[in-house]
Amino acid sequence: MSTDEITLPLIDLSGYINPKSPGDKERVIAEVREACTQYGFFQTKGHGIPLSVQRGLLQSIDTLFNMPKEEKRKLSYLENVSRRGYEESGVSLREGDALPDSKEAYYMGREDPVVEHSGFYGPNVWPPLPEEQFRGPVWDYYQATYGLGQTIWEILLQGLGHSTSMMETFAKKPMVPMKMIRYPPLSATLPGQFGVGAHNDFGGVTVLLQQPGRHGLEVWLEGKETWLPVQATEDVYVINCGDMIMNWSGGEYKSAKHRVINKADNESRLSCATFFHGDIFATNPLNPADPNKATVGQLLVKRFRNQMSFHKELIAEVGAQA
Ligand SMILES: O=C(O)CCC(=O)C(=O)O
Ligand SMILES: [Fe+2]
Repeated sequence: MSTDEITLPLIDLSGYINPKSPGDKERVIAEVREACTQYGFFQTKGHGIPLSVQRGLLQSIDTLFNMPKEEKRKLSYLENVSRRGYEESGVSLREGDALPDSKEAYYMGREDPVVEHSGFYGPNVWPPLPEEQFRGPVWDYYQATYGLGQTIWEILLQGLGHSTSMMETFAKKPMVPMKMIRYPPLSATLPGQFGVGAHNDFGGVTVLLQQPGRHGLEVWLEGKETWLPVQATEDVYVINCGDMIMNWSGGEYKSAKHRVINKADNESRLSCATFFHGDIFATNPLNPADPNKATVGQLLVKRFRNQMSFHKELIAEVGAQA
């Protein structure tokens, strides 16, 4: 079979969210388990996020990135203790990549009024745009994907025979960063430069919205040694598992490598990824008997310490190894 005939599974979540008959929930749990075991990725409809909320978010991302460059730079995430705000094109560079990502991004997360745990929690950076053009639609969207991320976690837990009550301790005050992204057209990228270079997501569940029709995401198929292009279809989300889920599930759920190349000559591409990781002090909910008691916070610091320059106090607080 060539990759032309392979597509990611498309799972209708409405059977789980609004079950109509007795077997509906179990069927969805089994489908998600199968997709995550085989690919670590699936696409979904019937997810319950209104189209108007998705469109509102895409419109806000467009408005944000169309602000003048100097205005965007004033919102730099590098100046913010919680690493919220704007990242310009050409900043993200993974080890081994020849060139930095062409994407520009904007980071936000939970809205906690006070900076706590040396910046893990804190307020967002909001651009100077009218409430109805940015903060309103973005916050509505954030809450909707926060809810969807939580639902997927519940499904993944049940897929391994656990109860959803695990979520009470796992997601008391979960880390749920969200990244809004704009990829420049191909004509504005350097030869060999990726929108986002090949990577595995760090942690929990990723809920990804792609601008309809603006393809570009590719997933690495381990067995086939090839990249699978993923369609960007309106109202269809992409869900994937990060490395933390793969390790915590003993490899049952996969974390697949992926990258983005915007092949459109003259059109930029928008997307938005919400990463539902879990409470910073939570340990493995997918295998409560796991002797490894590393917490979400410790794993995060370990993975990002070179990129994020965490404060010493934070490293001490989560008890991560120096
Ligand atoms: O923009 C996309 O389609 C994917 C983005 C992504 O993989 C990420 O932000 O981790
Ligand atoms: Fe990713």
